[in-house]
Amino acid sequence: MTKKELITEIRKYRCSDLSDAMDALGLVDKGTMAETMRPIRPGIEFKGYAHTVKLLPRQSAVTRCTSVDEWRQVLAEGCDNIYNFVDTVTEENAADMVICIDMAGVRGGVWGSEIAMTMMEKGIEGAVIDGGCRDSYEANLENAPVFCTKRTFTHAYGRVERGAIGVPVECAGVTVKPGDIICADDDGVLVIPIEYAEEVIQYAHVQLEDDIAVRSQHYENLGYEPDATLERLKE
Ligand SMILES: O=C([O-])CC(=O)C(=O)O
Ligand SMILES: [Mg+2]
Repeated sequence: MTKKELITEIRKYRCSDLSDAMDALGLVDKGTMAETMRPIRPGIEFKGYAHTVKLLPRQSAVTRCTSVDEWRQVLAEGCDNIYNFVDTVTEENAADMVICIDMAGVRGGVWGSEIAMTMMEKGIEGAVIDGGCRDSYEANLENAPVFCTKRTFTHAYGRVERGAIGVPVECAGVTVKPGDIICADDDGVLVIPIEYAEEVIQYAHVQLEDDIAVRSQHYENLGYEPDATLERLKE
């Protein structure tokens, strides 16, 4: 399967089907991020390949600014340091990409309503942040595809500094390697190590097929109109 075929196939399944498939392979809870990793609103679903970013707790003291011009400059320098990963995402490589950020347990709204749109314009699938999202109200109005462990008004400045890009990271209890498959829906975030992906699909297919058969009967019994959740395997 090509990467495109693989991710197209994975997108048919709910995180629950994919998680059951991991169970079948003996990987119980191995890719399950902590329940503190939540979508910023209901209904966000995406799947894509991990582009990893590791941020570290800031080591140096922050500047006590004495003018707004100085603050502008200090903040710009801080952002250049922290947000160096932004330029590694381009319109050419952003398709099917999920940014996965490890903030080393530090508070700080690295994802705000501005960077969310910068990344949406580039074409990423979504962002999964073990750390903070801020400007949440606006990010929701923008339909930004974001999962995070913290909602906060604080900035990343003063709290974190750059670590590494494209290395294995610890994200909400799971080690994520660049290129692993990140699956996010209302239930949470599941990471499928790339080496298991094709096998996971075989088991997930059976789980979803059986579920659709049983739930279709319930829909009929209850007089419900069939909806898109019963069509996932037809897409
Ligand atoms: O400005 C920043 O660095 C973070 C932020 O608030 C945004 O992206 O909206
Ligand atoms: Mg902002």
